[in-house]
Amino acid sequence: MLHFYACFCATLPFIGVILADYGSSWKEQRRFALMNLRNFGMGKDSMEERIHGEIQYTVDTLEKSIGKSFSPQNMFHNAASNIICQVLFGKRFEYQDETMKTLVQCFTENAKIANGPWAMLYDSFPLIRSLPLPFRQAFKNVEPGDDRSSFSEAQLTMYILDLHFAGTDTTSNTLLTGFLYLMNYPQVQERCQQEIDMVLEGKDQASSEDRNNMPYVQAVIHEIQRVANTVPLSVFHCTTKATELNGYSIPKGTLIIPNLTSVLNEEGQWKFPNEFNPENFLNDQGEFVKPEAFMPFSAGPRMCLGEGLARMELFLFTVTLLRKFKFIWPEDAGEPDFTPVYGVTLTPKPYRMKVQLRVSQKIPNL
Ligand code: HEM
Repeated sequence: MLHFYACFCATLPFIGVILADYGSSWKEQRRFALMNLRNFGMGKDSMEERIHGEIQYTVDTLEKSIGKSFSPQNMFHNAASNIICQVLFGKRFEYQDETMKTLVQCFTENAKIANGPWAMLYDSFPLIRSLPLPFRQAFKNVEPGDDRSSFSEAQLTMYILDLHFAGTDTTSNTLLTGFLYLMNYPQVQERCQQEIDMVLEGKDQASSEDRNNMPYVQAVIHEIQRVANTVPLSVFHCTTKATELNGYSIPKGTLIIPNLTSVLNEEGQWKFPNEFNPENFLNDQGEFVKPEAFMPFSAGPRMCLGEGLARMELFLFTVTLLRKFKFIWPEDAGEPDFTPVYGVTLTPKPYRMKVQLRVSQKIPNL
């Protein structure tokens, strides 16, 4: 079966990193990205400072919304986009910047088109592929230039788009899912806040190292990632040689679709596979444990290149915002709907939130 994804690859051979074929060009580009992301601060204190800088804009947005019911969608997309922009371009963009608005809209649009019903029709009926139907928009959103060598202007452009997309839609949708659950499980929210208050007492701000002293918060963030299931079918790959698996022969070049949804909900791997329950990541002593089946970033040589950055963002955003605000499901919002909108990334259905300043916080300068 030739899938829409594969057609994406066929249109953009060797371009970027996410959809690049496994081979020397991908290896070269992955090494290049990791080296540069490290040089520009991924995994270092300077990255924490950039993340905290961006969180301050989120805090300002929330402070202006105190007591009102508002939609947090753009707020989290913009924040995640700006963090990766600071690595890629050395600057952040105002949330009203037109280029940024267009880019983020293209990302969210493509994340839905690429696994949506039009992509399935594209896969099933080759005759319709050249027709001006909605799937054409996805190709238009990522049109490359002409130069296609491993290090070229077109490659660099696509690379930046890949990192920007991969670093925006994933983290923001995880945060959106997280706050949807935290509002609807107030006892979980409060227990996080107690732990945060205790561990950060007298400190200006959280740092990644505080994770080690916050087993409950760690468990909650991991449980959020498990239920958010942000990249349900990971990224499609091909077998590079003929392979045997559980008695099945898989020829070289077969399209492989990893099913992360299955592993994140697998009966027998989780204490509570079908409910939101941080106990999935706590042992009897209340210590944080990470089961093997936790793989929202996938596994193997192609696993997420931004895991370290994503984990830092999820921790610092969750802790800083929960320390300062109480998140409330608005009275007139009706029953929460946890069913996600399907795409390459899962997105919670649009929802509204309310915030209150917390009174019990002991934060010197925030
Ligand atoms: C919660 C946030 C995130 C999740 C759940 C996530 C998940 C994933 C998954 C499942 C893959 C596919 C791995 C595979 O093909 O086996 C992937 C690939 C990738 N991710 Fe992430 N990701 C996140 C954040 C980020 C961030 C912040 C960046 C930015 C630096 C990033 C950059 C990438 C890149 C470049 C790839 C392609 C790697 C390759 O093919 O070699 N991701 N991610």
